[in-house]
Amino acid sequence: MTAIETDGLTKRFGDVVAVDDVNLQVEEGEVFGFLGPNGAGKSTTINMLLDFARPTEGSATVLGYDAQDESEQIHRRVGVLPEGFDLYERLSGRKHVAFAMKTKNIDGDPDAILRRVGLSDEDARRPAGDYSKGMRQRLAFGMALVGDPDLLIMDEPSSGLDPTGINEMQELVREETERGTTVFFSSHILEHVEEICDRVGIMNRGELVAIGTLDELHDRIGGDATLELDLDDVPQRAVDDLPSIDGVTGAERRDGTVEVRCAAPTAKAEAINRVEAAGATVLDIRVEDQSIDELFEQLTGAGEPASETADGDALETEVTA
Ligand SMILES: Nc1ncnc2c1ncn2[C@@H]1O[C@H](COP(=O)(O)OP(=O)(O)OP(=O)(O)O)[C@@H](O)[C@H]1O
Repeated sequence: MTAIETDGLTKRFGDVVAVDDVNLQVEEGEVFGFLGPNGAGKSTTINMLLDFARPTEGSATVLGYDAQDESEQIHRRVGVLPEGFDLYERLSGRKHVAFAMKTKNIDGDPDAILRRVGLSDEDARRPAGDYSKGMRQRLAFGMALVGDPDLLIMDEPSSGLDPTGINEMQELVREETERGTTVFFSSHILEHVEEICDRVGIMNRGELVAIGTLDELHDRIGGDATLELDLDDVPQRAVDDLPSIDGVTGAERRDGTVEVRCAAPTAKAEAINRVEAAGATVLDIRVEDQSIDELFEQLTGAGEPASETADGDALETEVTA
């Protein structure tokens, strides 16, 4: 069974198309990273999955239940860690979890859940107002785990956490997935999800512009690599000649080094041959693959003004075809 499935899911707020015809499938047991820059439509999608917002068009199922007609069943089996969750400063961690249990009509030991997320019995007795940012996140995570959900939906769980907090959050997610829980979590920072995700979906301006494993996305986008050759001498004619090789998209000379941009892996060997044929001796070779951050920037046009859509549109067609 698919844990989450959307079919043409669309949400408009007046003229703003927050979510635009999104078709998404998340399999059971999967850790799925839902990525995109601010305003991409991630929270709105999540809100529609949980029936906190109604789609303008399209539909969604969660754990096989219709998101609109069977939201009660969904809420019983899904744990949610909302973006910017609120805690009651004066209530203890234990009371928070007890409250979540009561809401879900579940008996159990709040302390056991808090221990599961790394909060001691002593922490459990302290008011949440005294908690550090990481502890607050753990508490919210614990509340989401009440009732042993089959699916955890987390909206920007790593926002505001320091690197240690992010690692801890990733560890908690890993532990839950080992129990078989499906995890769907959003982030605008690729680095926060790439370590633990089986697959990612990338949203941009309301559209799902890419979906797959990070390796698949790399492959589909072509993943340029830069070949850096340290040479004893850099013959200009060799540099000028390199772009004529199939799969080489550019070459540049920097002191004793030539940088060759290769779109095809096979182009690298030919580039080395050509340089040597021009009389240079290759002293050292380095290859830098396109970083995953560059890939993300390419897919989302991160940092570009909202009006510049042309490049993004071209790429969307390419990667979602
Ligand atoms: N209730 C609303 N009324 C009007 N516009 C809205 C509403 N909710 C969201 N939007 C708009 O819809 C678009 C998508 O917003 P959304 O919050 O889903 O993005 P996001 O990817 O979750 O962003 P962030 O990472 O900043 O939380 C944005 O342009 C936002 O301004």
